[in-house]
Amino acid sequence: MASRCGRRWWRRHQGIQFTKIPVNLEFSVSEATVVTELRPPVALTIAGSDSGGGAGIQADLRTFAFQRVHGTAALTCVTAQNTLGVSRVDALPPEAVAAQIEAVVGDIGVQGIKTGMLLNQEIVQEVAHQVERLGLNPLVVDPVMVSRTGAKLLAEEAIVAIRERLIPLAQVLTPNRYEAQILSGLELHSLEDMKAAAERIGYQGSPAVLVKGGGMPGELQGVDVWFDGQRLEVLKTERIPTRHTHGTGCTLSAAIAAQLAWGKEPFEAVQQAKLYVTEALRHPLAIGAGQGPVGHFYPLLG
Ligand SMILES: Nc1ncnc2c1ncn2[C@@H]1O[C@H](COP(=O)(O)OP(=O)(O)O)[C@@H](O)[C@H]1O
Ligand SMILES: Cc1ncc(COP(=O)(O)OP(=O)(O)O)c(N)n1
Repeated sequence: MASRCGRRWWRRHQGIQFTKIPVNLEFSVSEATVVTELRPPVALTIAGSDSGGGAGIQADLRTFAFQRVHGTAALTCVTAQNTLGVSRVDALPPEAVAAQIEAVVGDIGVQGIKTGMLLNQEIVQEVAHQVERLGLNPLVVDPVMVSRTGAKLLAEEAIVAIRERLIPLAQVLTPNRYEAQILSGLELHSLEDMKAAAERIGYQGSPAVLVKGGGMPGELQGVDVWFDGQRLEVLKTERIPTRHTHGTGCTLSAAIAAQLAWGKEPFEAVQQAKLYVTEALRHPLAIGAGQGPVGHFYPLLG
């Protein structure tokens, strides 16, 4: 409670009008008061924190909310990050990651899961173990390795664990250009290269792969390639001319997980998610001195 002197100071300096609030307010709830209990689908993100709020857990939870899904989170690491880059990363112990997953799944239950930045081999292995043990699905694996600003987000030795332990458990895998090159062993310069990489990664054992084009040259920036063992599809939107693309990959994979939590089929989930990320890119946040985040809350803009 502010002191009298404090209140006078505040009034003088801010010119704010104060309304006298009656003491002993009696609240009465009429019988007509309606409480609407909701039972939304629940999604879980297993990812890192981005202090700048553009990617990672922060982007995932906002995306879940705009897909009308309740978002839960298991934090893997904490990054000190802004629009200019990553200055520090602190890992959580794998047991702490496991405990968060267990806490959410054991009580609330989840209908859609995504993994993002897993940082090191121990965390990748623990997450894969929990996914298997708890039978978590449908699972979207965003194999986060390097940010667009060039920061290394995954230890070298963890790539093998992602490939061998986690990818086989995924319903949808969403590598960007750089990650698709590592997983396929191919160089990606053209649409044909993206298709070849999607097929090669798919045949390595992931049910469905979406090779994302944000890191490709020119118009390919709005183009993604889908391969699910049978269908090879090109998902194309126009290239959005903005440098504020931070968090596109996190947003896309979170939106896919949310759509899967709603019961959508994987390809339809991907189509819906791409619409969301494209509109978010069309309303980017020009904050900070570098690469700002996509605008998750564009649906509120009217
Ligand atoms: N400039 C852009 N214009 C249109 N779509 C884009 C653009 N940049 C990225 N995307 C889309 O954003 C999604 C995430 O892709 P990408 O940026 O490659 O992922 P990541 O953030 O993991 O590198 C994809 O659907 C991609 O096509
Ligand atoms: C904590 C954290 N997680 C993931 C990323 C990478 O974000 P992403 O959306 O894949 O892509 P860019 O921001 O690199 O375009 C991150 N930077 N931090």
